[in-house]
Amino acid sequence: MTTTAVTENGAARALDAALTLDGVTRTYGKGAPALDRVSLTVPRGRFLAVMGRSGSGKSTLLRCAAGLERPTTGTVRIGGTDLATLKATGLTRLRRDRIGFVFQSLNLVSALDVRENVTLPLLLAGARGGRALDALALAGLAAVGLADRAGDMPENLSGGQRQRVAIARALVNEPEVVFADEPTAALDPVTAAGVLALLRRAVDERGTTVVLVTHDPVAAAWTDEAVFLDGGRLVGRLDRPEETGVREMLGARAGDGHRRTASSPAVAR
Ligand SMILES: Nc1ncnc2c1ncn2[C@@H]1O[C@H](COP(=O)(O)OP(=O)(O)OP(=O)(O)O)[C@@H](O)[C@H]1O
Repeated sequence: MTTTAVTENGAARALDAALTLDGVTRTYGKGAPALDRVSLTVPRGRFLAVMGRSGSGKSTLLRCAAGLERPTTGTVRIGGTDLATLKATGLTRLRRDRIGFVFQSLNLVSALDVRENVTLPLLLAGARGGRALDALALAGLAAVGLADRAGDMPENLSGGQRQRVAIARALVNEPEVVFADEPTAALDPVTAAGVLALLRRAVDERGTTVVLVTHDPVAAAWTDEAVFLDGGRLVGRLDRPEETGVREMLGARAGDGHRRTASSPAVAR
Protein backbone atom coordinates (compact mmCIF):
# COMPACT_ATOMS: atom_id res chain seq x y z
CA MET A 1 0.00 0.00 0.00
CA THR A 2 1.48 3.35 -1.03
CA THR A 3 1.84 6.04 1.57
CA THR A 4 2.29 9.76 1.50
CA ALA A 5 5.63 9.08 3.19
CA VAL A 6 7.19 8.44 -0.21
CA THR A 7 6.13 11.81 -1.61
CA GLU A 8 7.89 15.06 -0.77
CA ASN A 9 4.99 16.31 1.31
CA GLY A 10 4.68 12.94 2.91
CA ALA A 11 8.37 12.89 3.83
CA ALA A 12 7.89 16.16 5.70
CA ARG A 13 4.82 14.77 7.42
CA ALA A 14 6.64 11.55 8.24
CA LEU A 15 9.28 13.57 10.08
CA ASP A 16 6.57 15.16 12.18
CA ALA A 17 4.80 11.85 12.72
CA ALA A 18 5.05 9.86 15.93
CA LEU A 19 5.55 6.64 14.01
CA THR A 20 6.18 5.79 10.38
CA LEU A 21 6.46 2.40 8.74
CA ASP A 22 7.59 2.43 5.15
CA GLY A 23 7.43 -0.81 3.18
CA VAL A 24 8.01 -2.95 6.26
CA THR A 25 8.30 -6.68 5.62
CA ARG A 26 9.13 -9.29 8.25
CA THR A 27 9.78 -12.84 7.17
CA TYR A 28 10.47 -15.74 9.50
CA GLY A 29 12.47 -18.54 7.89
CA LYS A 30 11.24 -19.56 4.47
CA GLY A 31 7.54 -19.02 5.14
CA ALA A 32 5.25 -16.32 3.76
CA PRO A 33 5.97 -12.90 5.26
CA ALA A 34 4.32 -12.30 8.63
CA LEU A 35 4.27 -8.64 7.59
CA ASP A 36 4.20 -7.75 3.94
CA ARG A 37 5.24 -4.28 2.69
CA VAL A 38 3.30 -2.40 5.33
CA SER A 39 3.37 1.39 5.12
CA LEU A 40 1.68 3.46 7.77
CA THR A 41 2.03 6.93 9.23
CA VAL A 42 0.69 7.66 12.70
CA PRO A 43 0.47 11.36 13.55
CA ARG A 44 1.33 12.53 17.06
CA GLY A 45 -1.52 12.36 19.52
CA ARG A 46 -3.46 9.68 17.67
CA PHE A 47 -5.03 6.56 19.17
CA LEU A 48 -4.65 3.80 16.57
CA ALA A 49 -6.12 0.30 16.69
CA VAL A 50 -4.38 -2.50 14.77
CA MET A 51 -6.88 -5.23 13.97
CA GLY A 52 -7.14 -8.48 12.05
CA ARG A 53 -7.63 -12.18 12.47
CA SER A 54 -5.33 -14.36 14.52
CA GLY A 55 -2.05 -14.73 12.64
CA SER A 56 -2.64 -11.67 10.43
CA GLY A 57 0.56 -10.01 11.70
CA LYS A 58 -0.64 -7.59 14.40
CA SER A 59 1.94 -8.49 17.04
CA THR A 60 4.69 -8.65 14.43
CA LEU A 61 3.75 -5.13 13.34
CA LEU A 62 3.85 -3.96 16.95
CA ARG A 63 7.22 -5.58 17.65
CA CYS A 64 8.78 -4.09 14.51
CA ALA A 65 7.23 -0.66 15.18
CA ALA A 66 8.44 -0.65 18.80
CA GLY A 67 11.99 -1.66 17.92
CA LEU A 68 11.69 -5.03 19.63
CA GLU A 69 12.38 -6.76 16.34
CA ARG A 70 14.15 -5.62 13.16
CA PRO A 71 12.15 -5.77 9.93
CA THR A 72 13.57 -7.92 7.13
CA THR A 73 13.19 -4.93 4.80
CA GLY A 74 11.65 -1.48 5.09
CA THR A 75 12.01 1.45 7.44
CA VAL A 76 10.56 2.20 10.87
CA ARG A 77 10.81 5.71 12.30
CA ILE A 78 9.86 6.84 15.77
CA GLY A 79 9.53 10.62 15.82
CA GLY A 80 11.81 10.89 12.80
CA THR A 81 14.50 8.52 14.13
CA ASP A 82 15.17 5.70 11.69
CA LEU A 83 15.50 2.65 13.95
CA ALA A 84 17.85 0.95 11.46
CA THR A 85 20.46 3.65 12.21
CA LEU A 86 20.60 2.63 15.88
CA LYS A 87 22.85 -0.05 17.31
CA ALA A 88 21.51 -2.35 20.02
CA THR A 89 22.30 0.05 22.88
CA GLY A 90 20.78 3.01 21.05
CA LEU A 91 17.67 0.97 20.38
CA THR A 92 17.45 -0.05 24.03
CA ARG A 93 17.79 3.59 25.06
CA LEU A 94 15.11 4.69 22.61
CA ARG A 95 12.72 2.02 23.87
CA ARG A 96 13.44 2.99 27.45
CA ASP A 97 13.19 6.76 27.01
CA ARG A 98 10.67 7.30 24.26
CA ILE A 99 8.35 4.31 24.27
CA GLY A 100 5.88 2.88 26.77
CA PHE A 101 4.73 -0.74 26.74
CA VAL A 102 1.51 -2.28 28.02
CA PHE A 103 1.71 -5.94 27.10
CA GLN A 104 -0.38 -8.78 28.42
CA SER A 105 2.74 -10.91 28.69
CA LEU A 106 5.06 -8.14 29.90
CA ASN A 107 3.64 -8.12 33.36
CA LEU A 108 4.69 -6.34 36.50
CA VAL A 109 7.78 -7.40 38.41
CA SER A 110 6.40 -9.58 41.20
CA ALA A 111 9.27 -8.87 43.62
CA LEU A 112 8.65 -5.09 43.51
CA ASP A 113 5.71 -3.26 45.04
CA VAL A 114 3.34 -1.19 42.93
CA ARG A 115 5.20 2.11 43.45
CA GLU A 116 8.54 0.51 42.59
CA ASN A 117 7.07 -1.06 39.48
CA VAL A 118 5.89 2.36 38.30
CA THR A 119 9.27 4.02 38.87
CA LEU A 120 11.21 1.17 37.28
CA PRO A 121 11.55 2.76 33.79
CA LEU A 122 12.95 5.93 35.37
CA LEU A 123 15.37 4.03 37.58
CA LEU A 124 16.52 2.00 34.58
CA ALA A 125 17.05 5.28 32.75
CA GLY A 126 19.39 6.39 35.53
CA ALA A 127 17.09 8.47 37.75
CA ARG A 128 17.91 8.51 41.45
CA GLY A 129 15.33 7.08 43.81
CA GLY A 130 13.93 9.44 46.40
CA ARG A 131 11.03 11.67 47.23
CA ALA A 132 10.71 13.30 43.82
CA LEU A 133 10.53 9.92 42.14
CA ASP A 134 8.05 8.62 44.71
CA ALA A 135 5.88 11.68 44.16
CA LEU A 136 5.94 11.03 40.41
CA ALA A 137 4.91 7.41 40.96
CA LEU A 138 2.11 8.46 43.29
CA ALA A 139 0.85 11.03 40.80
CA GLY A 140 0.88 8.35 38.09
CA LEU A 141 -0.95 5.92 40.34
CA ALA A 142 -3.48 8.60 41.30
CA ALA A 143 -4.14 9.17 37.60
CA VAL A 144 -5.12 5.51 37.24
CA GLY A 145 -7.09 5.51 40.50
CA LEU A 146 -4.62 3.43 42.50
CA ALA A 147 -2.80 5.89 44.76
CA ASP A 148 -3.89 3.91 47.81
CA ARG A 149 -2.29 0.69 46.48
CA ALA A 150 1.26 2.03 46.11
CA GLY A 151 2.65 -0.27 48.80
CA ASP A 152 0.87 -3.42 47.62
CA MET A 153 2.60 -6.27 45.84
CA PRO A 154 1.28 -7.03 42.32
CA GLU A 155 0.00 -10.46 43.40
CA ASN A 156 -2.50 -8.72 45.66
CA LEU A 157 -4.08 -6.79 42.81
CA SER A 158 -6.79 -7.85 40.38
CA GLY A 159 -6.00 -8.27 36.68
CA GLY A 160 -7.58 -4.91 35.88
CA GLN A 161 -5.67 -3.17 38.64
CA ARG A 162 -2.43 -4.69 37.37
CA GLN A 163 -3.12 -3.39 33.88
CA ARG A 164 -3.79 0.06 35.36
CA VAL A 165 -0.42 -0.10 37.14
CA ALA A 166 1.14 -1.19 33.82
CA ILE A 167 -0.40 1.90 32.20
CA ALA A 168 0.93 4.16 34.98
CA ARG A 169 4.35 2.58 34.43
CA ALA A 170 4.13 2.97 30.64
CA LEU A 171 3.29 6.68 31.00
CA VAL A 172 5.71 7.61 33.79
CA ASN A 173 8.53 8.72 31.49
CA GLU A 174 6.10 10.62 29.23
CA PRO A 175 6.80 8.49 26.17
CA GLU A 176 6.08 9.65 22.64
CA VAL A 177 4.39 6.39 21.76
CA VAL A 178 2.70 3.75 23.90
CA PHE A 179 2.37 0.28 22.38
CA ALA A 180 -0.35 -1.85 23.91
CA ASP A 181 -0.82 -5.50 22.89
CA GLU A 182 -4.26 -6.83 23.85
CA PRO A 183 -4.17 -5.08 27.25
CA THR A 184 -7.84 -5.83 27.89
CA ALA A 185 -8.03 -9.39 26.56
CA ALA A 186 -8.28 -10.98 30.01
CA LEU A 187 -10.57 -8.36 31.55
CA ASP A 188 -14.34 -8.15 32.00
CA PRO A 189 -16.06 -5.48 29.86
CA VAL A 190 -16.39 -2.89 32.64
CA THR A 191 -12.76 -3.24 33.76
CA ALA A 192 -11.64 -3.24 30.13
CA ALA A 193 -13.51 0.02 29.54
CA GLY A 194 -11.69 1.55 32.51
CA VAL A 195 -8.31 0.57 31.05
CA LEU A 196 -9.22 1.88 27.58
CA ALA A 197 -10.47 5.13 29.10
CA LEU A 198 -7.03 5.61 30.66
CA LEU A 199 -5.32 5.17 27.30
CA ARG A 200 -7.85 7.55 25.72
CA ARG A 201 -7.09 10.12 28.40
CA ALA A 202 -3.33 9.85 27.77
CA VAL A 203 -4.04 10.68 24.13
CA ASP A 204 -6.47 13.52 24.84
CA GLU A 205 -4.76 15.15 27.79
CA ARG A 206 -1.05 14.48 27.19
CA GLY A 207 -0.96 14.16 23.42
CA THR A 208 0.53 10.67 23.72
CA THR A 209 0.34 8.48 20.64
CA VAL A 210 -1.10 5.05 21.40
CA VAL A 211 -0.94 1.99 19.15
CA LEU A 212 -3.32 -0.69 20.39
CA VAL A 213 -3.41 -4.23 19.07
CA THR A 214 -6.82 -5.71 19.66
CA HIS A 215 -9.30 -8.29 18.42
CA ASP A 216 -12.13 -6.45 20.06
CA PRO A 217 -14.42 -4.10 18.08
CA VAL A 218 -15.57 -2.53 21.36
CA ALA A 219 -11.97 -1.65 22.21
CA ALA A 220 -11.39 -0.29 18.69
CA ALA A 221 -14.34 2.07 19.18
CA TRP A 222 -12.24 3.97 21.76
CA THR A 223 -9.66 4.83 19.14
CA ASP A 224 -9.35 7.51 16.43
CA GLU A 225 -8.48 5.12 13.63
CA ALA A 226 -8.46 1.39 13.05
CA VAL A 227 -6.25 -0.31 10.48
CA PHE A 228 -6.83 -3.89 9.35
CA LEU A 229 -4.27 -6.55 8.56
CA ASP A 230 -4.86 -9.68 6.54
CA GLY A 231 -2.08 -12.12 5.69
CA GLY A 232 0.50 -9.57 6.80
CA ARG A 233 -0.82 -6.84 4.51
CA LEU A 234 -2.66 -3.66 5.40
CA VAL A 235 -6.02 -4.06 3.74
CA GLY A 236 -8.20 -1.32 5.17
CA ARG A 237 -8.77 1.46 7.60
CA LEU A 238 -11.60 3.22 9.38
CA ASP A 239 -11.63 6.73 10.78
CA ARG A 240 -13.38 7.15 14.14
CA PRO A 241 -14.26 3.47 14.12
CA GLU A 242 -17.54 2.38 15.57
CA GLU A 243 -18.23 -1.11 16.81
CA THR A 244 -20.61 -2.03 13.97
CA GLY A 245 -18.33 -0.73 11.24
CA VAL A 246 -15.38 -2.60 12.71
CA ARG A 247 -17.38 -5.83 12.91
CA GLU A 248 -18.41 -5.41 9.28
CA MET A 249 -14.83 -4.78 8.24
CA LEU A 250 -13.56 -7.82 10.14
CA GLY A 251 -16.37 -9.95 8.70
CA ALA A 252 -15.65 -8.71 5.18
CA ARG A 253 -11.96 -9.44 5.56
CA ALA A 254 -12.65 -12.93 6.83
CA GLY A 255 -14.72 -13.64 3.73
CA ASP A 256 -12.89 -11.98 0.87
CA GLY A 257 -9.22 -12.86 1.13
CA HIS A 258 -7.17 -9.96 -0.18
CA ARG A 259 -9.98 -8.17 -2.04
CA ARG A 260 -10.09 -4.51 -1.09
CA THR A 261 -13.17 -2.85 0.24
CA ALA A 262 -14.41 0.59 -0.74
CA SER A 263 -13.02 2.01 2.48
CA SER A 264 -9.54 0.55 2.21
CA PRO A 265 -7.46 2.98 0.19
CA ALA A 266 -4.44 4.92 1.49
CA VAL A 267 -3.68 4.02 5.05
CA ALA A 268 -1.11 6.73 5.57
CA ARG A 269 -1.99 10.36 6.02
N1 LIG B 1 8.98 -15.70 16.03
C1 LIG B 1 8.28 -16.23 15.02
N2 LIG B 1 8.79 -17.27 14.31
C2 LIG B 1 8.13 -17.80 13.28
N3 LIG B 1 6.91 -17.38 12.87
C3 LIG B 1 6.34 -16.35 13.54
C4 LIG B 1 7.00 -15.74 14.66
N4 LIG B 1 6.19 -14.74 15.13
C5 LIG B 1 5.09 -14.76 14.36
N5 LIG B 1 5.18 -15.72 13.41
C6 LIG B 1 4.18 -16.01 12.37
O1 LIG B 1 3.83 -14.77 11.75
C7 LIG B 1 2.44 -14.70 11.49
C8 LIG B 1 1.86 -13.48 12.18
O2 LIG B 1 1.94 -13.68 13.60
P1 LIG B 1 1.49 -12.56 14.64
O3 LIG B 1 1.77 -13.08 16.00
O4 LIG B 1 2.07 -11.28 14.25
O5 LIG B 1 -0.09 -12.51 14.36
P2 LIG B 1 -1.24 -11.84 15.23
O6 LIG B 1 -2.14 -11.18 14.27
O7 LIG B 1 -0.64 -10.99 16.30
O8 LIG B 1 -1.93 -13.10 15.86
P3 LIG B 1 -2.75 -13.27 17.24
O9 LIG B 1 -3.95 -12.40 17.10
O10 LIG B 1 -3.11 -14.73 17.24
O11 LIG B 1 -1.85 -12.87 18.35
C9 LIG B 1 1.84 -16.02 11.97
O12 LIG B 1 1.74 -16.88 10.86
C10 LIG B 1 2.87 -16.54 12.95
O13 LIG B 1 2.87 -17.93 13.00
